Amino acid sequence: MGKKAIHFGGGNIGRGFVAEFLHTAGYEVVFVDVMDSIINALQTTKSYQVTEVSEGGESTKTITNYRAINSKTHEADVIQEISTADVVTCAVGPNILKFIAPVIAKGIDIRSTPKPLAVIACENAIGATDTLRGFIESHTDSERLKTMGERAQYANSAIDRIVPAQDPNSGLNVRIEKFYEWVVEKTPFGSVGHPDIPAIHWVDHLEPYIERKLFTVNTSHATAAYYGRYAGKKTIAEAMRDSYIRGVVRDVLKETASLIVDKHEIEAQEQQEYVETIIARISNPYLEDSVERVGRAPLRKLSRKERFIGPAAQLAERGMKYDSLLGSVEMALRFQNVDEDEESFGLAKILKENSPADATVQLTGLERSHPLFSAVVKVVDQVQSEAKYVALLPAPLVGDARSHAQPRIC
Ligand SMILES: NC(=O)c1ccc[n+]([C@@H]2O[C@H](COP(=O)([O-])OP(=O)(O)OC[C@H]3O[C@@H](n4cnc5c(N)ncnc54)[C@H](O)[C@@H]3O)[C@@H](O)[C@H]2O)c1
Ligand SMILES: O=P(O)(O)OC[C@@H](O)[C@@H](O)[C@H](O)[C@H](O)CO
Repeated sequence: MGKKAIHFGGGNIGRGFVAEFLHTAGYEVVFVDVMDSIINALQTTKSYQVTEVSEGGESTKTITNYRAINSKTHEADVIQEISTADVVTCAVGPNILKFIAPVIAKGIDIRSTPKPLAVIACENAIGATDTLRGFIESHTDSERLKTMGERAQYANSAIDRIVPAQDPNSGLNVRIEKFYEWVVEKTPFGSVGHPDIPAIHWVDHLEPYIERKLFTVNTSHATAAYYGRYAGKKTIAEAMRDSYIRGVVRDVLKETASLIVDKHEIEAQEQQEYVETIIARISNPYLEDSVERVGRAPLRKLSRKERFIGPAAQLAERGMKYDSLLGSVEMALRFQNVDEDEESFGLAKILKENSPADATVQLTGLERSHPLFSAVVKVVDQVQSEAKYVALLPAPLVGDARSHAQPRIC
């Protein structure tokens, strides 16, 4: 029998990255999603195309050999597929891991194949597979947990490829950047050996890779998104063409680079080259990546281990500079009440209903005694005060006040 991978999340990165490389590695891919339109499209087509867009032109690959199951309506089928699969991957968003865990737990529990299932979560989050594993274990009988290692092995990963929101008329086809990086821990596979997926860079220690990626790619991307949206830019490339925003992004990256070089065994020169590559990637004019997609889910992005507070907290602990990161936090706090972004409404509510210190605790998870805490409280206070000031103005003046409340944008 051929190799089989079950992939949760037939969205942008699912179709445009994970499935592409599983397909190239010879796996049949079974997509699992809850969105009827995606499942129907995957069930009624035999192929879709992934097109890399860059200065050098376009290059297209055709993806075939897939099936799709809707886990909302066909959970039992998903369980059966997992019981006989080689690999389970997911790209659903870190907040969704708890929802896909129960079905994965059931599939793992009924496995009788000699080789354990390889579980690799492909999310932008530190330790996403560990998080998924925690949820899977909480849905597994305690007696069965003792032998879990015979049925499943779990490896964390860092995944990097910019896949913007796609044209709604493009069906399943995906337009993406050429660059990609997929780094996965190899130690959890022990003597069984890791799955044979040539696109993966297997490493012993993932932390330097995931921190370098999250605190360079995603910190700069989100900084451009939040500053860009505030300045009325539509896309990240447009924001990066603004010399002020590009300068801010560079300042932020100087701070995260100082952490990466100080903490991990990465040479300053190597990190600088990485930074230049990332700046070129996020400035790519061929990717129509909206500031709303990149800024999405601000509560997640402002949380303790994430792209702003994560590096700023570690810099503060080391007595190093983090002021530019605070500017990004300030702009992220202004990403409120954005259409179709539930978290942006949650952010507005938290800021409205809490004192600066309480809002800081709720949003960032920072301990009140942490060396970064009081600096973030000041930024929260600043954004809350602006909202109160604008709320007091008569309606015709509100737009005017907003246009003046942009101290960091030239
Ligand atoms: N787009 C990128 O550039 C990129 C790059 C690297 C990593 N990532 C990460 O990949 C993950 C997915 O991002 P995306 O951009 O592909 O998002 P997306 O919204 O395009 O895709 C997410 C998919 O998950 C599906 N889903 C939601 N709940 C589900 C459930 N309970 N079961 C099964 N499927 C479910 C959605 O229907 C959707 O199809 C995120 O963690 C993101 O940070 C994205
Ligand atoms: O997916 P998020 O919401 O964590 O972050 C938005 C983008 O920064 C992200 O999707 C990047 O495009 C991706 O991480 C590039 O590898």
